Amino acid sequence: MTDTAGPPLTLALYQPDIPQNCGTMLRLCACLGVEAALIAPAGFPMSDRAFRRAGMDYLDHVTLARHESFAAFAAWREAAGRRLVLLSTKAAQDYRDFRYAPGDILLVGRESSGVPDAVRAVADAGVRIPIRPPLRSLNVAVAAAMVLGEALRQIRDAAGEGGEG
Ligand SMILES: C[S@@+](CC[C@H](N)C(=O)[O-])C[C@H]1O[C@@H](n2cnc3c(N)ncnc32)[C@H](O)[C@@H]1O
Repeated sequence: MTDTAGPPLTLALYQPDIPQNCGTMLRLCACLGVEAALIAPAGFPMSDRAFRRAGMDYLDHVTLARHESFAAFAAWREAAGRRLVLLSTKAAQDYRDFRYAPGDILLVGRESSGVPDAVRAVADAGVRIPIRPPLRSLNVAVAAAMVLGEALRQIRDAAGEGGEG
């Protein structure tokens, strides 16, 4: 369930390192009606069983796809014809200036090293949340929440679903 028309957004996690961040983002997806994609390898076991053992009680409420490699993920998204929007501290475009659309896939990098250049090269767009120098980056789950919030707001406004009530 989302409050936007059209296919849902997807939040894709590139080789996540830290299980707590992954859990936070899966919970975010569950609550916002956004699909999740996990791109292996991760720094922790990604099975349903492992998530449940770690107390991830939102698992039943999130649509979750696991991809064994970035190549597998790239093939899946190409077949689906969906745009890939990379969240990156190195992107030129301010995340508030990008026009998001239903079905977009928002990709976050791994906590330790972001994404390699080969992944950056196949993204359709890159967006950056401006932060104060000399600080380097936000927590990945915080960055995901900010950009998802903006994307959902834009899509809702474009569908004319805003207003009071
Ligand atoms: C902790 S950061 C990675 C830092 C890593 N050293 C790097 O150079 O990319 C993890 C992920 O969070 C997201 N992120 C963090 N801060 C961001 C920002 N200011 N703008 C856009 N994405 C951000 C990106 O997807 C990034 O790959």
